[in-house]
Amino acid sequence: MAVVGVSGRLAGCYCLRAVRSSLQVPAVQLHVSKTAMGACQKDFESAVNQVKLLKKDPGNEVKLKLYALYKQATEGPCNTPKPGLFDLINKAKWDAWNALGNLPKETARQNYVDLVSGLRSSSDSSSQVKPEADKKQAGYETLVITSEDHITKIMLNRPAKKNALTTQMYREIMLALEAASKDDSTITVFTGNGDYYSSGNDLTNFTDIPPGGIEEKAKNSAILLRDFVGCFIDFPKPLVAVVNGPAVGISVTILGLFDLVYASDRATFHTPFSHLGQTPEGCSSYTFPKIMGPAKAVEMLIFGKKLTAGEACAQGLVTEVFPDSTFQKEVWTRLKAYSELPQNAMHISKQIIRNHEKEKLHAVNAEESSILQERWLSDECMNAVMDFLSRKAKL
Ligand SMILES: CCCCCC/C=C/C(=O)SCCNC(=O)CCNC(=O)[C@H](O)C(C)(C)COP(=O)(O)OP(=O)(O)OC[C@H]1O[C@@H](n2cnc3c(N)ncnc32)[C@H](O)[C@@H]1OP(=O)(O)O
Repeated sequence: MAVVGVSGRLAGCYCLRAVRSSLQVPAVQLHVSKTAMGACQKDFESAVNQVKLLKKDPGNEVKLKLYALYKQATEGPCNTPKPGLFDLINKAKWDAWNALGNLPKETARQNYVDLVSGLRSSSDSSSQVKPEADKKQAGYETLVITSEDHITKIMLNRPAKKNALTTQMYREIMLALEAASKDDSTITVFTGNGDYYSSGNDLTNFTDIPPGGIEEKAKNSAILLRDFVGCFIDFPKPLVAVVNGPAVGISVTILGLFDLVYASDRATFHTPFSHLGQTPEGCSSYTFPKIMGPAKAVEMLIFGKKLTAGEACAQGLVTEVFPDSTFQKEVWTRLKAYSELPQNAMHISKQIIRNHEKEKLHAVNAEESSILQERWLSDECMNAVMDFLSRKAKL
């Protein structure tokens, strides 16, 4: 929320170019005051020092965020009179601080620490030209994450299993989205490694039963699902799906929460929920009828009709389809151009569009997750999963 507010104010400051040269990091006066108390005080102090050592100028927008979070963390909500209209620099700073509203000091400290940590890693990684393999972010086992040309790419990386989503993968995706929301990229892209985009939920997730039994499993899965989808609802930057091949289940439904969906003409879109004794998720019970009209949504979500990329495009789920032979080249050229657009304008536009719907989407997500919690315990669902597993075992 804090970042949302900061960006919003910045957009109103149309004289940023004048501000640019004056907002050097040291001028932001980063001295730790004794009022910054609490659990992460040490981290905060260390972050304040690290800012001075950044190798790369983080840019005005980030400097204003740092300034605002520092003031909020040390002094609390904005408590000084608004500078005059022509005092451009102080007004931009005041706006940034004031936009944080009543954000608690502890949260501001934590946000400051997180922001600096993101800056440090991006500054470290951009300090020299690295070979392709080195651009990969460490710490993920099921994803390959790269940041380049202001684009963070999150690639599902279980090609041998058609990028089926394991519990670990859901968690890593949530972490990756959290990191991407704070890094210096302008847009975030999802894609799959190999011939599939994703075959949806890994059906073997259902075989890992905790000591509390299948009820506990269903409950935990419903919480994970709700949190996972919630990250997509709240994601603040333009989110793009580069659908390189067939997509199944949750990897299709979640597309309704993306801002752009580019598909190879090899891609297909399949939501066989009834076949699996399951029901729609990813807010698709709400987004699909809105996107394609109720009749077409029913064909997909209830009767499991598989769409070609062309059909999905005609129905509004896909933005544009490209021939597979030129897919990667055309899409990445397009995305690189988009990523150069002014970051604040794009992010604020996304917020305006999404904010009308956010509350509704969270309510739909909660309802879909709780219905699925029951469905997973049904004979219909258990039999369908057993069928898949026994077919797999016979192969
Ligand atoms: C926190 C929980 C949230 C849950 C949210 C609810 C989500 C719901 C959904 O996503 S429902 C959709 C579930 N997905 C499916 O039903 C697809 C199942 N898979 C298939 O039908 C096929 O594998 C295929 C059509 C995707 C691909 O077929 P084919 O080209 O013939 O390849 P293989 O079947 O040989 O697949 C290769 C390899 O991958 C394994 N695999 C593929 N998809 C899944 C999957 N979804 N779950 C588990 N495993 C999958 C497949 O078994 C093969 O493994 P093997 O080599 O035999 O070990």
